[in-house]
Order: sequence, then C-alpha cells, then structure tokens
Amino acid sequence: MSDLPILTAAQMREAEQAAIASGIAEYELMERAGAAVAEIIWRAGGRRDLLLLCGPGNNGGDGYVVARLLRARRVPVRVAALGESRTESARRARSSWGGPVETLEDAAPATQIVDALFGTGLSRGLDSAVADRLRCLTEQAAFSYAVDLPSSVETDSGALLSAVPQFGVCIALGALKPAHVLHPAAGSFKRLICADIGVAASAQAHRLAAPHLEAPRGADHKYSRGLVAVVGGSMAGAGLLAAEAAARSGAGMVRLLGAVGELSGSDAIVRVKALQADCVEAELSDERLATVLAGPGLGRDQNAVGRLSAVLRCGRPLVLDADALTLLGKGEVGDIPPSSILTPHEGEFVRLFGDLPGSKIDRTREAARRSAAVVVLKGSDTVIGAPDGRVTVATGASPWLSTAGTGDVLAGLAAGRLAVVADPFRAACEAVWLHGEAARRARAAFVADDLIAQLPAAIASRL
Ligand SMILES: NC(=O)C1=CN([C@@H]2O[C@H](COP(=O)(O)OP(=O)(O)OC[C@H]3O[C@@H](n4cnc5c(N)ncnc54)[C@H](OP(=O)(O)O)[C@@H]3O)[C@@H](O)[C@H]2O)[C@@H](O)CC1
Ligand SMILES: [K+]
Repeated sequence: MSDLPILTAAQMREAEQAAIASGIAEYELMERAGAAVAEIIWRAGGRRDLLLLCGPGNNGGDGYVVARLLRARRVPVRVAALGESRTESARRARSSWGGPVETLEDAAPATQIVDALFGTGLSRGLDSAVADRLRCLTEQAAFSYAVDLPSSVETDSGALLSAVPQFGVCIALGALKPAHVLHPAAGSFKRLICADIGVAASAQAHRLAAPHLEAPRGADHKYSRGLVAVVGGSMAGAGLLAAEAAARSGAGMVRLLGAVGELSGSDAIVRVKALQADCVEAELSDERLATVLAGPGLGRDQNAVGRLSAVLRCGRPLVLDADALTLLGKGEVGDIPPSSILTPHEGEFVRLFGDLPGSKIDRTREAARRSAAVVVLKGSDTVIGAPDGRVTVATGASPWLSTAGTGDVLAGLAAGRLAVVADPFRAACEAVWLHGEAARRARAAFVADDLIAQLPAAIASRL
C-alpha cells in the first residue's frame, strides 16, 4: 500500500495549474482523466451497456471523454446531462462525443452507471430531484462508478451535502481528496482507485501506508529494545490490556504500575504495586524507561490526578489516553509535555481542544500544532497529526473495532512502538496500522484480547 497524497480542492487546482504552466493543456488533463476512467470501467464491465451522467463543469467533461472512448470500444453508451457544459474543456469534450445527449429525468437505467455530475467544484447539495434520480439510477445498475468523487460529497470535509447513493468504485483523479478518506463520504463507495493523470501532487497529508518494521539486532537486550511503564489505576483491566499490547508491540519489557489488586494475564509483564503518586514518581525515575503510558483505567479521582501529575513531570516520552486526556481537558493537572502522543476519541478531543473549525484533518493538525504533541484522533477514519503539519489518515478500519478495550490496546501499542522507534509520529502511524491489521486478521466479533493475540503476526508481516 502506498502513502498516497491527499489534496484539498484548492491544492488540487494549484497542482493542475502547475501542470498547465509546465506545458500540459487543460484539455489534455481531461483526456488523461477520461482515459484512466474508461480503462478501469472497460476492465470491470467490458461491453455491458452504460449510462454516463454528465454535469456542467469539468467533471462532466471527463464524463464525455469516457463516453467517447468506451463507444470506440463498442460499448453501448448513452449520455444524460444536467444542462449545458459551462467550461471550455467540457464543451470541447462534449462536442468530441458528438452523440445524443438525453436529460437526466428521461434517461432509462443501465447495467453500468457513471456519475460524472460534480467533482471538486461542487458548492452545495444537489436539488432533491437530481439527487433522487442519481440514487434511483445507481441502485438499478449492477456496476456503478463515481468520477473523482461521488456527487454530493464535500471535497475538503467529507460531509454529505445531500443524500449520496452507494457506489461500487470511486476513481480519484490525480490525488486523493479528504472526502476519499474521511467519513461519512468515505463510506459512499466500496472500492477506491487513484488514477495517475500526470499531475505532480506533493502534500502534507497522506493516506496511512503499511509500515516497514525492523527486527531487533543481534546485540539487542530487553532495555535496548525499550522499557515501557504503564501507569494503571482504578480499573485494572484496562491498564492490563494496554500493558499486554505494549508487551506484544516489539518493545523489550513492560512494567505495569498498578493501583488496585492483581489480575491474570501475561507473566512477561512485570507488575509493580504503586498505589500512591509518590510510588509512581519513584518508579518513573528509572533512567532506562523509554516510554510511559497513562490513561487506560487510570480513573478520575484525586489519586488519579496525583498519579497523572507524576507522569507529566517524569520527563520521559509519554502516551496519554482515556482518563488522562479527560483530566488534562479539565485543567486539573499540568500541561501536555511536548512530543507526547495523545490518543483521543472525538469526545476527549473536544474536551481537550474545544470546537476547532475545519475538517477532521484540519482539526487534528491544529490540535497537534497547539499541543506540540502527536495527536491520534480515533474513529472509523483515524487521523494522525504531527506538530510540524504532517498528517496521515487510516482508512478501511474494521467496524468490529467498535468494542470495549480496543482503545486501550491502541494506546499500549503506541507506547510500545514509541519505545522501539523513539519517534512519536512514526510510532503513532505504526501503531494505528498494526491495530487495523490485527483487527483484519481477527476478522469478526473479536474482543480486545483477540487483537493482542494477532499483533505478533501483524508485526511479522511487515518485517
Ligand atoms: N484538478 C485536476 O487536475 C483535474 C480535474 N478534472 C476534473 O475537473 C473536476 C472539477 O471541475 P470543476 O471545477 O469544473 O467542477 P465540477 O465539479 O465539474 O462542477 C462545477 C460546476 O457545477 C456547478 N455546481 C456546483 N454545485 C452544484 C449543484 N449542487 N447543483 C448544480 N450545479 C452545481 C458549478 O456552478 P456554480 O457553483 O458556480 O453555480 C460549476 O458550474 C474534477 O473533479 C475532475 O473531475 C479533470 O478534468 C482534469 C484534471
Ligand atoms: K462525480
């Protein structure tokens, strides 16, 4: 899997303008886009009858190119348009098609449907009659494709501006856009293909790619591979889950500093009784500690406040999750130390950073900048932001992950990977990918413990 760039509509236009300035005509870009889409449809659907829905802008222009190229391959193609073409390139593409153009209302269904109504230029929701017709025709087709974006999705936020049908394939042109990776828009197609049209796209945001991991070297020992401390609290199970995940993350050793009684679990984890904050503080003074995790099962009482304060003072690279984030959001403890990893879900994020404007990508990036920490904003589309502006977005997360304890596993995994690689952004990206891969391997109806059991295989797959 490659770390494909993600560009906003404005960034995509800039990239397009740069390509044009370098000597590629705008119409040539449209021809390339149309050719890429036509090839994908041809391979999937062959000569099955096809209806192209073309809008007034360049997305519609791409559609006319597709129609012409597939007709040349003897596909029975019909075109239905939403009014006249309004750009020069789209008018040229429509006249090169030269065939009949029906209205959207009158167009009969087809086995294959192609939505080339609107792409990055969509500025508002579709009229309800148009949205209904698009839904109806898409539902009746056996194969459905969205050119660049499903019409109705907001490019930069992934919001739905009006109802969107479920497409089979979405073909992103030139680069991914935020709507290809952010929900709810990212849930409006089953498969995403990014077509290269020769527009150089450099971006600070990327789709999360599979990591390249390294095995320990021959001379490594448990401390050189990374010693992790997990500061538990009143809900001992959550701390244990996090510690188990850290222990299977590739780190050398895990200590669980508990506040309540013993639990079963892996004997490889060193349990240390540390009931009061001063005990935690003493344990965290160990120079060999590579990472400290606090939050899972920490609790929110005075004891938790004391324990967390000791963590924030300890001067080690931190991963902060769950109750630690809630306590930080309430302002009851110190500031977030720089270079920490924070793993909030949406509620914790809002408590910590307030109601930031923009897309999930914008909000995560801003939170990372403000806190000088790596922020992992969890969800069906997990966004990872670094203080320097880099962002990656994890797509395709298993819906089965929405079960108790999986967040504790992610936090433990992040702490373990941070102990191994000593780079918070890289560690967070690796942890999110491994978490998703463990879920994919665990398949269905799993619990958090099953994810942990899959971690060694997930890691082995990337060595
Ligand atoms: N970037 C690249 O490198 C390349 C990009 N290419 C392609 O260009 C696409 C972007 O094209 P685009 O800018 O012309 O915008 P597009 O989405 O066709 O629509 C804009 C038109 O729709 C109108 N309109 C908007 N909302 C509406 C609504 N709800 N209901 C009704 N009308 C509405 C809007 O009018 P207005 O908002 O001004 O009223 C305007 O007239 C891009 O997605 C890709 O497919 C490739 O060809 C080549 C390389
Ligand atoms: K479209």
